[in-house]
Amino acid sequence: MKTGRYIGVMSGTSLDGIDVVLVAIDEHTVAQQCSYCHPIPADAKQQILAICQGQPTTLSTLGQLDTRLGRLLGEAVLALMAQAGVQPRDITAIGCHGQTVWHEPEAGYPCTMQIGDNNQVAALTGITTVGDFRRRDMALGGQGAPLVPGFHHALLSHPDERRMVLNIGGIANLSLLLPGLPIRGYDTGPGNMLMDAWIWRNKGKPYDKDAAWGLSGRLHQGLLSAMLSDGYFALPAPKSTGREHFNLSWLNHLLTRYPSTAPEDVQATLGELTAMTVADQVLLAGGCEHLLVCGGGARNPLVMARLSALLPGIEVSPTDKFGVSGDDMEAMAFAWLAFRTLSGLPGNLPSVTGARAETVLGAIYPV
Ligand SMILES: Nc1ncnc2c1ncn2[C@@H]1O[C@H](COP(=O)(O)OP(=O)(O)OP(=O)(O)O)[C@@H](O)[C@H]1O
Ligand SMILES: CC(=O)N[C@H]1[C@@H]2OC[C@@H](O2)[C@@H](O)[C@@H]1O[C@H](C)C(=O)O
Repeated sequence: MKTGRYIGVMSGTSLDGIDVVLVAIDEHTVAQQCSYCHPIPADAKQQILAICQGQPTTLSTLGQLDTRLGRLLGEAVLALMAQAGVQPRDITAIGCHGQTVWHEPEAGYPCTMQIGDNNQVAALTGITTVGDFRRRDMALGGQGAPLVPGFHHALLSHPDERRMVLNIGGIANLSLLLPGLPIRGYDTGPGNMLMDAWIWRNKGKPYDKDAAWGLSGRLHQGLLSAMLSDGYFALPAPKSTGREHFNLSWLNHLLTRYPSTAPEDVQATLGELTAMTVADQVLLAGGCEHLLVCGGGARNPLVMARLSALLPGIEVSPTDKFGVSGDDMEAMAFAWLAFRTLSGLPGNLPSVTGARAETVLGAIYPV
């Protein structure tokens, strides 16, 4: 097994920054040693958002953004290494997810696209880089996402307790770690993404810090019902989604039915949507003892309070309470996936993604 120190890099759907983490991996543990969040320049963020929402672009724009993000991801790794005081020779490999700009697992020719050229990352850092983690699973008929449930299982499962792990990023995804049953996991729908987009549109803020604005609004039951009627929520797993589906146009379209809704009420209703779509899935899967929450949404008091209220008898708590940093979870997962790739171990779970078989994931960019 290729045990050693790895760097994991994740730039998620929220586009709030590039998460980088240094971990030491051996056969049984993944120990976090240092973490860092690298800023994404505002113009790059706008370009990514435009592509993610299907706005017209050119191959030149996409190609240049791929190179620019590759350099940015490499710079993020170098910044973490400076902070941790480590050299390239200390690191076995980087696991770099890249930036998802398109995810269409149900297309005629299913596709998922992560940009941020890993050749740039390897060249800039002098460290072997593993990337392109999703497409081999898709080539075997899987969704290509989510990939973290295996990592959640490795770190947070319990032999006798029913546990579920919820990541509330731009999209929210739930991992079901139930004793005696195969691991399952899927995207429940929007996490923070619509709340972020709505406050950006109305107040020019990137997110609703501590849900201050959402908590000042009231739930709009009609709007919530309209949102909940979206077909995605009732789809059986395996399933995964993204900005291609849940975006500001989706929300604006529903709002045409309720044009006089106060903006803060829309925000409150979006928080409820995130909590309710998760809670429905937790209950549908038979409930659990612990719902462990990671991702930035674990800091949203509106969503967390509503989750607790909708799930009486279930302890809802941050993964930090169970020894794993909720902010670093995804970046750690990609370090772990790189370790599995270099060790020749499968990284996907057919019970999660629906792929025909387990497989080693990713492409290796050696130095
Ligand atoms: N104090 C806070 N109050 C409310 N929301 C918060 C707070 N801190 C972070 N968030 C939310 O968390 C988001 C960032 O979450 P995270 O970093 O998990 O996203 P991500 O990595 O893009 O996720 P993913 O890849 O899972 O979609 C922010 O955009 C914001 O909506
Ligand atoms: C296509 C894509 O990038 N999907 C992300 C996204 O962000 C959260 C959710 O949607 C999840 O399915 C996935 O990321 C995590 C890391 C995963 O693959 O498990």
